Amino acid sequence: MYHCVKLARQLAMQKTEGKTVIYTAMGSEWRPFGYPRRRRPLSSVVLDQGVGERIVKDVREFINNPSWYTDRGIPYRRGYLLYGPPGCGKSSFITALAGELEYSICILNLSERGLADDRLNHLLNVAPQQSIILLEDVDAAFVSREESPQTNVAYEGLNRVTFSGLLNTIDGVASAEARILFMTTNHLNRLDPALVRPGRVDLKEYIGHVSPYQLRRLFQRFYPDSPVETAENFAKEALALGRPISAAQIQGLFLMHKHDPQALFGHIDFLAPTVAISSSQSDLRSQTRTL
Ligand SMILES: Nc1ncnc2c1ncn2[C@@H]1O[C@H](COP(=O)(O)OP(=O)(O)OP(=O)(O)O)[C@@H](O)[C@H]1O
Repeated sequence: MYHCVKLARQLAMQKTEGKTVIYTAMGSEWRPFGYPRRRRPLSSVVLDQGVGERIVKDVREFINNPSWYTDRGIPYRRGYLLYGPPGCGKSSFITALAGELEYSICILNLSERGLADDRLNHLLNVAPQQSIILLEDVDAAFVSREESPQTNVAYEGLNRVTFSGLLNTIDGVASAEARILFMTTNHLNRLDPALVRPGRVDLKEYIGHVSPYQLRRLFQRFYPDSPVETAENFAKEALALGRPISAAQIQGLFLMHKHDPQALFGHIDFLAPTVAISSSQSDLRSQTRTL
C-alpha cells in the first residue's frame, strides 16, 4: 500500500516537474485548469529596468524569513499589486514568477457570478501549499467608494463578493507557510485606498508601456543573432511613432516577421495607437514604490 502511494506521488511529481500548475476555483475547491504548463522563464517577460528584479527579491526575502513574521506576531503573508495598461506583462510576469519559485498559481476573478464572501474566504484559506493566489482585474469588481457609491452598493447583493468581505478575507488569510497574494488592475486610481494599504498590498509596481530599454531587450531576445545596433534602431523607430506601445503589440509585430527582422522595419507603423497615457496614468509611475 505504502509503495502504491509512493509511486503515485512520484508519477504526479514527474508530470508536473518543470511545469506550472494553474488552479481555478470550482465551487469551494481549487481544481487544476488544463494540463500543467511548461514553466515560462522569467527572462522571457521583459519589464522595465529593475522592476522584475525588485519583485523577485521581495518575494524571495519573504519566503526565506518566516521567523521574522512569527517572532513579531505578524501574519505570514505578503500582498502585491501590479497595475498598468493591458498587454504589458502583469499576468505573464506572475505566471513566470510562480514557475521560478516552483509554486503553482491559483487564479480568481472577483467579478465571477456566484462568488460570495464566504466562498472567497474559504478558497483563500484552502489554497494549495506553495501557491501564489492571483486576483485579476480587481478594479472590475470594486471601485473606490468615494468615486462611485452606487457601484459599491450594486456589489453588495447576494452571491457577490462585497468590498468589506474582500478586506476581511485578505486580513484573515493565515497560514504557517508563506501566503503570497497578487492583485492586478488596469486602473490604480479606481481602487479604494483601504484595499491597497500596507498589510494588504505591501509592494506595488507599475507595469507600463515599453521603454527604450524594453524595446531593445525584447528585440534581442526575439532575434538573438541580430547585431546590437539593429535593436537600437528598432527601439528608435518604434519610439519615433510617439505612441504608447504595449509589449503585447511588439510581440505581435515580431510574430509577423519571425524569421526576418529586417522586414519588420518596413512595418513598424503596425504598432497601432493604443489609448493615450492620461496624465493620471503617468502620475501613477511616480507612485511606484514599496509601501
Ligand atoms: N513585458 C513583456 N515581456 C514579454 N512579453 C510580454 C510582456 N508583456 C506582455 N507580453 C506578451 O503579451 C501577451 C499579453 O500579456 P499579459 O496577459 O501578461 O498582459 P497583462 O498586462 O496581464 O494584460 P491585462 O491587463 O489585459 O491582463 C502575452 O502573450 C505576453 O507574452
